[in-house]
Amino acid sequence: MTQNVLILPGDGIGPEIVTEAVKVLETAKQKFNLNIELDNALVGGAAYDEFGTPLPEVTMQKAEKADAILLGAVGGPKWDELDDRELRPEKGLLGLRSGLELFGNLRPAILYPQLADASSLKPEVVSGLDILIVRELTGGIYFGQPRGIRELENGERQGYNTYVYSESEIRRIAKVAFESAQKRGKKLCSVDKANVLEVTVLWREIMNEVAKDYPDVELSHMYVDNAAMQLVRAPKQFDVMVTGNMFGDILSDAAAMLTGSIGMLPSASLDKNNKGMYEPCHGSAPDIAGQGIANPLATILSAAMMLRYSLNESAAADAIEQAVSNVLDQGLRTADIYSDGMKKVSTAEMGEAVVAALANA
Ligand SMILES: NC(=O)c1ccc[n+]([C@@H]2O[C@H](COP(=O)([O-])OP(=O)(O)OC[C@H]3O[C@@H](n4cnc5c(N)ncnc54)[C@H](O)[C@@H]3O)[C@@H](O)[C@H]2O)c1
Ligand SMILES: CC(C)[C@H](C(=O)O)[C@@H](O)C(=O)O
Ligand SMILES: [Mg+2]
Repeated sequence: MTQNVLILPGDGIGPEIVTEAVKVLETAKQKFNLNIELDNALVGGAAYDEFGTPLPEVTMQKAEKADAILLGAVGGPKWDELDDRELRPEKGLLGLRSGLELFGNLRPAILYPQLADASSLKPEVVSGLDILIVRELTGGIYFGQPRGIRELENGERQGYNTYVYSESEIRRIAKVAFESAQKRGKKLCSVDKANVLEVTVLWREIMNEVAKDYPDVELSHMYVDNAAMQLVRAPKQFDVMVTGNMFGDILSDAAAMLTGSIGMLPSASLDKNNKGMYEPCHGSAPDIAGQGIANPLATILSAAMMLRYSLNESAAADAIEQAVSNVLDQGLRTADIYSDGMKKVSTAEMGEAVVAALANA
């Protein structure tokens, strides 16, 4: 049966990095005889410019029908001044996540040994690093109601958001995290702010309750401020971390730098049936867009995750990850992961090198 993959390039460096990931997917398709069909649609600022909305109906319909989605990135200064916040590019991304109920966000931070020099930390602190951040993606303060900016009686304005999680929302992300930990090092650290926020007191309570169903997984709890510090001090103490939407957003960008660059961190956003959207953790990088220097590897690795989690093509996924390792062995580096003695390459050169390594594997 043909599996349909929707490609959403988005904005900024999005189209540049997605072009390379699509080349890699097309190569995998031929090499592994995959029965996949690729389609395209607009999201984010590109969709706003064309349709006046960051998530047009036609994109949502295609996304609903697709077996998996590969997205570049959305947003940029061009749209930051839009008065109606609902029309901003980021709303297109959030609309896809919540509309498709992609609550389980997996963000693996793995240090390729070849990039030990590029990591922000000393080699002995990061060598062998392999962490999985499980981020709740469709709830928490990102989606809680009420929200907005209101006028107070004294005439000044007040901005407000609401941080809420229901028991069922916590339970379902807990299950994703415990099951992930079972398949890995069997250690799960739940990150919260239960010393201050009631919503995370409940989070901690439910984590403890769900833990009873996974006696082989060792559960610990950590406050988010300490977790940020520990990620930078001694990241290898972690195996799987689970946390809410906003803390996960922040901690995953911090974890990215341990792997050498935000351009190395892929992600999967899954619903309860493992249908998913795959995207690099980074944004549209307006500061380097159009220069052909962005690192496409996080997007290429996201395509590998897509083959593994949603399309059941793990041999092709393994081969893409091996091809990425091979190009790093060859000394090829985009500017963000460059170090002395390596060969600096463009976005397209990096993509083509992965294609060649995959084709010759
Ligand atoms: N998933 C997404 O679509 C997503 C994620 C984060 C931010 N954004 C949006 O992107 C825009 C820019 O946000 P930002 O600047 O805070 O974050 P960003 O991740 O776009 O960029 C942060 C820094 O990392 C660098 N960088 C990011 N990706 C890179 C890559 N592949 N290769 C090399 N360097 C890379 C950028 O050049 C920049 O210096 C905003 O509109 C934001 O809302 C979108
Ligand atoms: C662009 C933005 C809405 C998004 C988020 O905050 O989730 C991004 O930072 C991410 O990490 O995917
Ligand atoms: Mg982010």
